[in-house]
Amino acid sequence: MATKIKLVIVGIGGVGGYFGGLLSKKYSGSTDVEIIFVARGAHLKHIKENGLKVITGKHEFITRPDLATANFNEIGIADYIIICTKSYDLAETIQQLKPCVDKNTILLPLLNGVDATDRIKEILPEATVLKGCAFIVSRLKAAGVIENSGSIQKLSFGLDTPLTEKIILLEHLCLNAGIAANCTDKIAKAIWEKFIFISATATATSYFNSPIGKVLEENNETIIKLIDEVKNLALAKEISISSDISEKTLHTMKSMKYEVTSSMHSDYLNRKPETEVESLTGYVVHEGIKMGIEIPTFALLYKGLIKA
Ligand SMILES: NC(=O)C1=CN([C@@H]2O[C@H](COP(=O)(O)OP(=O)(O)OC[C@H]3O[C@@H](n4cnc5c(N)ncnc54)[C@H](OP(=O)(O)O)[C@@H]3O)[C@@H](O)[C@H]2O)C=CC1
Ligand SMILES: CC(C)(CO)C(=O)C(=O)O
Repeated sequence: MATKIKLVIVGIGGVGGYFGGLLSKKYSGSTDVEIIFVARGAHLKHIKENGLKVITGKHEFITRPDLATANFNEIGIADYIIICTKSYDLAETIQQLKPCVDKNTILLPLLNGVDATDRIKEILPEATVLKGCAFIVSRLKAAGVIENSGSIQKLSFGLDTPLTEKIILLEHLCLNAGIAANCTDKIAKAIWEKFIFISATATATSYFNSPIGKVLEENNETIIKLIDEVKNLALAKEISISSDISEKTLHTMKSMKYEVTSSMHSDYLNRKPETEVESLTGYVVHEGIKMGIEIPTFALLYKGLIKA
């Protein structure tokens, strides 16, 4: 590893802005870790001119990374790249990242869904690509401003094989920056348990065009069916999930503030040209059909969502 660790965060939105913001606050300007943000448009201009503001409840801070850029050729070979784009931007972003990756680079996708790692490996077969997921409710509020509104801000990442020292070092870097990070050699469980929660939540909030509290009030049965269907898919794939995952997932949903919604629903509300419906809803439908799992509720809501 080069003497100065190069840590790149790509996609400085709700997730990348919060975790990247903490990493930048801790390490930018230091002698041991260089922090690089990859952003674009008015958001990048604002970060370059004024820094990135991160708001959590009554607290806020402004941080300036060592480099903020839209130009991947300016970065050089990175030690770590944390990818925080939406799934529909992933393929193009990974192509752009090629000049920053060699066989020693570790990539950590924090996208919701269970297929990002395989999609990255198809484009970069030589790189070490971890699996990861974020537990946070955070949004890009305005150019240069990230606001996280939930009570949980944590990360899980790792592999399903033994971890190297360099992977464990990433956990230390996060922990030292005040990020509640957990690195494990049994990551499939965490990824799939998050997926059971988010695929049901994103699908239902988007389909019913309602925040989580209202969906639970008015469409509780649909939520229970969605959770069961994606849970059965996980079991068919022989993922070792908790035996009480349905109850745990419902409990997590009920513990969220009434007005919270999924970032996929936010994309529908903001009339974004694309959403994560393929990775969060379509994935369950297509894999369910492939594996002979009954997924009638996902299939019905997916049909409605792709027409929307
Ligand atoms: N927000 C949340 O609370 C949570 C989100 N997630 C998941 O995390 C992932 C990220 O979500 P979120 O942070 O909400 O997304 P955002 O849309 O807030 O942020 C993504 C950012 O990435 C930028 N981006 C995309 N491609 C590139 C590129 N090639 N170069 C530079 N910038 C790029 C986008 O820019 P532009 O706007 O210009 O397109 C945008 O600013 C998603 O998979 C989501 O489902 C997981 C847990 C919680
Ligand atoms: C937890 C939740 C619903 C918070 O925003 C999320 O993961 C998402 O929006 O994708």
